[in-house]
Amino acid sequence: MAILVCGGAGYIGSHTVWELLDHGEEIIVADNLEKGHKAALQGGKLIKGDLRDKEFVRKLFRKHDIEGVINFAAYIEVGESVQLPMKYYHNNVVLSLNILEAMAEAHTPYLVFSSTAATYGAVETSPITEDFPTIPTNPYGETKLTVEKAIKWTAQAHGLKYVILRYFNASGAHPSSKIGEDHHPETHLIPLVLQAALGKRPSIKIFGNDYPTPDGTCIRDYIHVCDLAQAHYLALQHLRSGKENTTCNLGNGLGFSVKEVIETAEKVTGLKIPQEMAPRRPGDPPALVASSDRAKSLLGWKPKYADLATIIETAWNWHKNHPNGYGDKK
Ligand SMILES: NC(=O)c1ccc[n+]([C@@H]2O[C@H](COP(=O)([O-])OP(=O)(O)OC[C@H]3O[C@@H](n4cnc5c(N)ncnc54)[C@H](O)[C@@H]3O)[C@@H](O)[C@H]2O)c1
Ligand SMILES: O=c1ccn([C@@H]2O[C@H](COP(=O)(O)OP(=O)(O)O[C@H]3O[C@H](CO)[C@@H](O)[C@H](O)[C@H]3O)[C@@H](O)[C@H]2O)c(=O)[nH]1
Repeated sequence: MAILVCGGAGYIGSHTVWELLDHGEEIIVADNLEKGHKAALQGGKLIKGDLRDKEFVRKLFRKHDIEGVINFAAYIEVGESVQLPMKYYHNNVVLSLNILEAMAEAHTPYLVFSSTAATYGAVETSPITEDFPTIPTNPYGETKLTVEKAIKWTAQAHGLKYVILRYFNASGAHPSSKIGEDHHPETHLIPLVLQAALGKRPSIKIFGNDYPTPDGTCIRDYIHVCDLAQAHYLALQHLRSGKENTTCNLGNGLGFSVKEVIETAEKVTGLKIPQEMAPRRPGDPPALVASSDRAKSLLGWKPKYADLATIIETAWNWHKNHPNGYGDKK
């Protein structure tokens, strides 16, 4: 039986596909390649199609023997979601409902869902545990929370078993440097900083220096993409062994400001990275730092690349070796 990886040609999906293939899993990837890359897949069967299309999704389950689903497919840009909320609802919510419906129809038991720290919103204390209030400050986080709720009700009605994983800031690249982060447009801090180091951008803009943080810039918890991939495999094993439905944060429990990320990148690359101040980006909460105790105790998750310099180094190796990403301009 196969694991269906929706959005598996994307950044986190492709690293997870690699991890699952290493464990001998049979993989089917469903992706419309709007944002993903065929070249990011080191194996598995790719079926190209749009998950907003209900018939496409139903056929996946009718034609293939699917044991479980990992759903990465979504639009992911916080800033864009503030400008174009309906784009985010139409994609992130609709495709997830199609998957849930098709799973219920096919009696597919297991779902691992990509959720986000953006479901919490502007928290007052940290580290954030899973029982913190969820009050998103942007439509992106709101769409993910909407899907989380749909999953919980579907589980209650149809016996679906699920693990919801709320990632903090995914970063880094596979240690082989064969796959890595290549978003178009790129909006994430670490790849933009490294593109500025490579001279592919004139500078890195710091979005706001008047936040209530020690240096005034936003604080985030950066987590290596291979550590996220490991958690997906463990989540699947958790469900296969009949354990309970759960929602787990995935982060390192350490917060770094935008300025600290740039300083660390300068040390890793040995290069001076040009920077300029810019206004705040709407929708950005000041600080998001995870408690991942639940993922550690319940799933047995142990991050291997917890050090920020190591995370940036793996990303740097990818960017140096692939200055144009996968070269397919999307
Ligand atoms: N990158 C992060 O820092 C981060 C943090 C928290 C949560 N997440 C979540 O993790 C998931 C993966 O993020 P990513 O960085 O790998 O993003 P990504 O854009 O690289 O991957 C998403 C993939 O989904 C595919 N996709 C999107 N809409 C689709 C549709 N309608 N039909 C078929 N395929 C579709 C895209 O083509 C792409 O390959 C997302 O759900 C995102 O919300 C990401
Ligand atoms: O050119 C830039 C880009 C980003 N930032 C700042 O850097 C921080 C990190 O930004 P970014 O890398 O875009 O990540 P987030 O906005 O924190 O969102 C990421 O992390 C979330 C979980 O925390 C996920 O849900 C999202 O999908 C993912 O994009 C934020 O404070 C940004 O304002 C800058 O100052 N300059």
